[in-house]
Amino acid sequence: MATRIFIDGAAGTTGLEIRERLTGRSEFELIVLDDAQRKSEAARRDALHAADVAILCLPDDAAREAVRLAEGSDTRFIDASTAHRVADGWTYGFPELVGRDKIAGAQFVSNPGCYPTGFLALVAPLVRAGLLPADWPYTINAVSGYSGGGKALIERFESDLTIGFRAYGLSLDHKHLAEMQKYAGLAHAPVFSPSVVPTHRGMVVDVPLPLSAMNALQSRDAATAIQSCWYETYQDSAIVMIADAPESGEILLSRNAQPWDGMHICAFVNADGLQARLIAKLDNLGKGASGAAIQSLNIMCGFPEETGLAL
Ligand SMILES: NC(=O)C1=CN([C@@H]2O[C@H](COP(=O)(O)OP(=O)(O)OC[C@H]3O[C@@H](n4cnc5c(N)ncnc54)[C@H](OP(=O)(O)O)[C@@H]3O)[C@@H](O)[C@H]2O)C=CC1
Ligand SMILES: CC(=O)N[C@@H](CCC(=O)OP(=O)(O)O)C(=O)O
Repeated sequence: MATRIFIDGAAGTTGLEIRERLTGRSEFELIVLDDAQRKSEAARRDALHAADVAILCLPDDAAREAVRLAEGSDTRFIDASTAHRVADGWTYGFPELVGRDKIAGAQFVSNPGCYPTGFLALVAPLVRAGLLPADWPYTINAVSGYSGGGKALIERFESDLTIGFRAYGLSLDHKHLAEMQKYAGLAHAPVFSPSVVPTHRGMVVDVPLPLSAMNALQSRDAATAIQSCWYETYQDSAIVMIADAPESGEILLSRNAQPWDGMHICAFVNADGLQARLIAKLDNLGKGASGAAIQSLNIMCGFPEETGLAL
């Protein structure tokens, strides 16, 4: 019998992409609410109770409400919002870092944020292995395509073609800080500088490391040590890939990038091993959202994790 899936928020940016990735998969049966019903509390309650797995692609408050509406059912959840990422009782849906077995058995899975996906992939294994300190005030420079802000930011960037760059998060309290600190095991929240450029999708997350000041990994072999640790962590993954430094010496985002559920991570270390930059490139709507949700869904339902992903 097919597993019944309800995407709450199916008309939004993340929800639509999840639906596309499920198209043609006969092992799943979608519960769909029409436009008149999709925000009706009663219709959503019924759908949430009827589903085997509910995938929440909603603003945070609506995601919390969905979990309340499903009370009394044994529906399993994958929540794409920020609402439950550091909440008790929820498993963080980052299989490569958390362990596939934990996600396979979980009822409540929270999908990582797009920026944390890049940051954690780069830094968490190195902190865990003791190669980087847990008590360093890390900084993150990141740039995202405008679809990262959902329908509202898409509308803004597509109607105002004068915007060439948008720095934000200037109050230094971005909603992703808590999960970045928690799952990298850090003593302090990182200093996070996110920004948006006029491309629809794609993101680059860049973590500069002044290795000399950090008293960490200072040697000509720093790149090898970083890559060996990453290899240990990601060798079983077809999704997180350790990339060679590009010969061009640059990392580009394309204005017409296609959906992509992989992630490239790359370490750049200077000649004397005193400075490094760790850089992740991913699709905010792929491994940063919809692709990650499908990966967790596959694991929860016993399918190979990359089934249906764009890799
Ligand atoms: N976009 C991205 O790259 C990423 C997004 N996320 C997270 O995923 C979630 C969804 O984001 P995104 O798809 O970008 O956002 P969108 O704004 O594109 O979509 C949200 C959808 O939820 C609907 N909605 C809002 N309130 C309710 C409600 N009470 N009941 C039912 N439906 C409701 C909206 O309806 P309407 O169409 O009428 O506005 C809209 O269709 C957010 O929590 C976001 O932070 C996470 C990682 C990356
Ligand atoms: C460009 C842009 O606005 N991006 C969003 C994050 C997108 C995302 O990851 O959503 P979650 O917060 O649910 O993880 C932001 O910075 O708020």
